Amino acid sequence: MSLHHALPKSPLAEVSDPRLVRSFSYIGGKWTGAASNATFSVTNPADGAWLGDVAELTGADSAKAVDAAQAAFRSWSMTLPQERSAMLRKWFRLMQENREDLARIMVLEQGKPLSEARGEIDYAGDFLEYYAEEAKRPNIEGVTSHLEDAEVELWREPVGVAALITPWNFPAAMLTRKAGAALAAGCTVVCHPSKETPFSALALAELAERAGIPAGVFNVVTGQPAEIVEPWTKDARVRVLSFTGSTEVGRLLYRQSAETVKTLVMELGGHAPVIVFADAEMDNAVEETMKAKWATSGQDCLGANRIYVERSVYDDFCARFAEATGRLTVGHGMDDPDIGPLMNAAAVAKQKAHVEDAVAKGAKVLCGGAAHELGPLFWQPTVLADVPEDALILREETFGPVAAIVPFDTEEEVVRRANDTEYGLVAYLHAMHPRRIYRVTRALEYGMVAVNRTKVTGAPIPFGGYKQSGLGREGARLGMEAFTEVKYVCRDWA
Ligand SMILES: NC(=O)c1ccc[n+]([C@@H]2O[C@H](COP(=O)([O-])OP(=O)(O)OC[C@H]3O[C@@H](n4cnc5c(N)ncnc54)[C@H](O)[C@@H]3O)[C@@H](O)[C@H]2O)c1
Repeated sequence: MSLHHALPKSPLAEVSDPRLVRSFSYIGGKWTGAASNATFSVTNPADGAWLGDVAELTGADSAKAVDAAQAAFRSWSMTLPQERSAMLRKWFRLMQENREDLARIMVLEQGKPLSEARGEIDYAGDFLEYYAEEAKRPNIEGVTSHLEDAEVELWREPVGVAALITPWNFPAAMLTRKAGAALAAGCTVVCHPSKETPFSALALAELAERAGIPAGVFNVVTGQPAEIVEPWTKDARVRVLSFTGSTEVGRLLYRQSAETVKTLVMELGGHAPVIVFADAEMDNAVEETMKAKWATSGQDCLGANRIYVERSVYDDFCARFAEATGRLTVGHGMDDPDIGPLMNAAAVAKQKAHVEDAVAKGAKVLCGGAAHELGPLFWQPTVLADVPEDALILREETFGPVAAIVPFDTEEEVVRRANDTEYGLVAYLHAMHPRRIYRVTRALEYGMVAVNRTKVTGAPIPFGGYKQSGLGREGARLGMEAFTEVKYVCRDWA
């Protein structure tokens, strides 16, 4: 049953293909409600409008999803690589064909500007297209060695059922990045999308079904995260758990998974530094830092949280950055502004706390600095300068539209300050001198370093962090490793 027929008053009913709007979980190829009939409501963060009620499944239901994925595993893992590839490619094409509907569903539940949502659908589709190609590559690496008379081959085999847990800030791309790699490797999956943004994941399940992905191979379970995910962490049949979200929840899942010794992939928090040296090309540094700060309204694990600028160009950078920020438009995602609403009240409270704390400790507000009149989940794009080292915003992820700018004097000092965090996902560096770029890039304890640019992600590029930003890598061929076991086969021809 689609939400469209059941609840025609939702703004979601306006998408051109109402069958994409699903309110039930997808388990074993069936749209499934909770045994208790429980549901939870999803609302638009821009205006609080009710979007729909979605099935709230329990722990018992989530075990059924693993049953379905386990039952489908043998057959899926033995499917010819070309067939898996064709289904992933069809899923990708269906995403392209339904791009506008998928983007609009995302804007309504997540709040991001329409053009960013369209960009995310393209980015999400890229992973399916990329892994459709990877699925075709042989999983036997020929003779890798000899042991006496035997030839030794390396086989990569799918590990079994994988649990995929995704956040609300990129509700389509985080799912396809994981699912594309897992399905290409021959695993079956159980997915849990964030309660804030289940409709995007359910629309992808509808398209997976249309792409011919067999029942039980791709399952989506909606509901309370702790109730659904904890049983998966304890279930020995779940061989991989791939999580994107906060470091706090990542630590919890790490502990819960210890008993069943499963493979963990964790994409956790970030606290990205931007470092602008005086020799940087200033127009480019400002323009790229604008992108690094304001995309997804600042709710991005790659978002620039700390902007360190060499003192001789500090005033110039601050003036230009604040001026450009002052021109940003704020509004409802469907009106395609630069900045949309935040996801929830806790996110707004964090912006307020970080701004008040920094100001109390001596920071200057160059623009914004308060809630936005548009509604309870809007915050003005804010630029703080002269932010002192002990301010909360320099210590923890802000995850919203507040930028902190800090002057520095030496290369050694700025590298020390940039690395002085538990996180290590991405760092942005703006400089021209090649030796300096080399030295600083080497010294930065980050999984990704962007030099004189912002974009570091894409399907063929490994994504992931150092330290407590995570474990393992997603994207690229490397992103399939967690979903495969290595088996050495010694064949005696004698
Ligand atoms: N490194 C990356 O690739 C990346 C990408 C996007 C977001 N993030 C991080 O995600 C965070 C923001 O997302 P969020 O607020 O949705 O994070 P979150 O940790 O609260 O939630 C992420 C997912 O975990 C689930 N979850 C929440 N509590 C759980 C529990 N007790 N047991 C099991 N599952 C649980 C949620 O339902 C959601 O699906 C930020 O810290 C951000 O940096 C990281």
